[in-house]
Amino acid sequence: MHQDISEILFSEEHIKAKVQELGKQITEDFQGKHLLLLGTLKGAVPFIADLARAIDMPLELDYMAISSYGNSTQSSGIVRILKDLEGPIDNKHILIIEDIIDSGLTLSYLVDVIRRRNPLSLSICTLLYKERKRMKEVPVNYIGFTIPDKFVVGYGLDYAQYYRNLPYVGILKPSVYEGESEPEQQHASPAE
Ligand SMILES: O=P(O)(O)OC[C@H]1O[C@H](OP(=O)(O)OP(=O)(O)O)[C@H](O)[C@@H]1O
Ligand code: HPA
Ligand SMILES: [Mg+2]
Repeated sequence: MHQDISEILFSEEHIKAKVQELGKQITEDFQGKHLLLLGTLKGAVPFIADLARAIDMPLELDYMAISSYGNSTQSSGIVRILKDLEGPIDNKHILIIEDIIDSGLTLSYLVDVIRRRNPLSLSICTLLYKERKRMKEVPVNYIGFTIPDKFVVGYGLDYAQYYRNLPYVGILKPSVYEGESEPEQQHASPAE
């Protein structure tokens, strides 16, 4: 285990089994429909790559790069779209693939943007759903795991862009980020 991790919440094998389960359910639910998986860069990359291969039907993949955390463990409150979808979606069923729902700000912003484009339907799938009071509530269709209100990294999730390549999801030791300045204001790298 990486020295900056205090506890592994979900091992590689555990995640793999959950992804297979979600893929099977999504395959059943969207059979015969024109499905587009909308992945949120960067955090959802490992999840969408594995999930797409666990869905046994034709589908499209596209991505939006959305950022609000910067180098912080707290949302800046400002959600920015850094890359948009390639084309119209009014003839498609959209399934948003998120790595985590925390404050709810990213997802509620994204849902507003996508709804205005009139997809045939809009559903949401997240690997992790943090138990906390949310700033914005959005109904979620597929949840991998519910997690405690701790800052987690791995399997795509970062702190200051690091740890995304850990194969498991773990709790980051608070000592790594204690003393961080306000969101978007600092540029510290975590301990190696
Ligand atoms: O519910 P929220 O409090 O809005 O948090 C969830 C969002 O925050 C993270 O994105 P981040 O801004 O860190 O961008 P990244 O995916 O590039 O790391 C994460 O990947 C989710 O998209
Ligand atoms: O707990 C978290 N870890 C990493 N990125 C995040 N973005 C929102 N919450 C988190
Ligand atoms: Mg992030």
